[in-house]
Amino acid sequence: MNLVSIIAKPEITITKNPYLVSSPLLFFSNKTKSETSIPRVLFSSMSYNKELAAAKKAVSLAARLCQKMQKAILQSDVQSKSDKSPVTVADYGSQALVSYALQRELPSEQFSLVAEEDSEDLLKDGGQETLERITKLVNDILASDGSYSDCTLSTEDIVKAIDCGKSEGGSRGRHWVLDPIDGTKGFLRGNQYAIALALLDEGTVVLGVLACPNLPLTSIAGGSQHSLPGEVGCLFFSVVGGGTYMQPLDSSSAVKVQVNATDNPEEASLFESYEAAHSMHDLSSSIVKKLGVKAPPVRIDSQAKYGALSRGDGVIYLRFPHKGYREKIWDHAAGCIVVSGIENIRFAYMS
Ligand SMILES: Nc1ncnc2c1ncn2[C@@H]1O[C@H](COP(=O)(O)O)[C@@H](OP(=O)(O)O)[C@H]1O
Ligand SMILES: [Mg+2]
Ligand SMILES: [Mg+2]
Ligand SMILES: [Mg+2]
Repeated sequence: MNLVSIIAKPEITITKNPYLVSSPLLFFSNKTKSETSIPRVLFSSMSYNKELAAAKKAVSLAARLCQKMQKAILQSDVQSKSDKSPVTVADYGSQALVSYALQRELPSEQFSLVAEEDSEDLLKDGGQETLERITKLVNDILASDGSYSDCTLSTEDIVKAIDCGKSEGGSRGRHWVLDPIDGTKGFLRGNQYAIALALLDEGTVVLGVLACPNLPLTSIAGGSQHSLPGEVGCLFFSVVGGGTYMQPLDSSSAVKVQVNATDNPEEASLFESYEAAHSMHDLSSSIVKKLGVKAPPVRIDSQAKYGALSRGDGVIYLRFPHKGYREKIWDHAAGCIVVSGIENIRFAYMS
């Protein structure tokens, strides 16, 4: 068996509601009996050069904001959403920055963004102070970068930029898909998180950029997330048909990545969410048992798992949501193409 990586639900279909609708898939790096080829013939990577440059700039600015905030987060910067999940000033700031930067970088294109956050809670009584803090944070990042120095954003501009993310998407035309901080719980713990941005074209993910500010540049195989200062911060990107690359967040020298080529299931280490409630599933346990995996799992938050999988730090990523939970496209779109975009990778449906 030439097992390389397994991912549950990476096939993104955008519907009126931004949920994933697909059956689980297996990824194999080498030919297997049940392989199917990737339907990437319709799109050329050359068509997305300026979108890729804009996406990389937008997520890099957002990563800078998140790095600054992770060190200085206050209790008052964290709120609870209606589903009890956390949201912070950094989630809002990151979404505002990505939305604003994409529109500035691609002024002639029609802009549609499907993103996780909205301004509803910021506009309620008591939200003004938080909104002002986000506005200052975004302006500080833009000023220190020297980008778009022609304007300082107002609180209204920030609300507008965040709420551009209310697009319903759809299978026609182009839509950006953004998770401004994926793994907010990891972000708050000081652990892994990602800024995840993808582009859908006619319902297909054609481009993905994944900034992982705390991911070491070297392998985390064996579960080690520790590294010396200066060695963390990865930017993964992939354009359909063009392979997957990784570069340090603070440099532009990219290297092509390749998945782990092990064919020994005993060594096939598994990525798991740090949050046990997101990952522990009877089906995962029985697959791992049947494969005879002996390698210890690597437990990290967020789509950093897809980045680490794409460069071979581990071999398997299973994600079977518990009953009643519906996956959202922003939790997988960018990570999905970072793995599926790798050249010579093969797909196989799990039976
Ligand atoms: N019960 C659940 N099952 C699966 N995913 C869940 C979940 N509850 C929340 N999530 C999603 O899991 C994401 C984090 O992924 P991971 O578990 O890989 O770190 C969260 O993204 P946000 O942090 O952007 O809200 C959230 O959308
Ligand atoms: Mg969230
Ligand atoms: Mg998320
Ligand atoms: Mg998020």
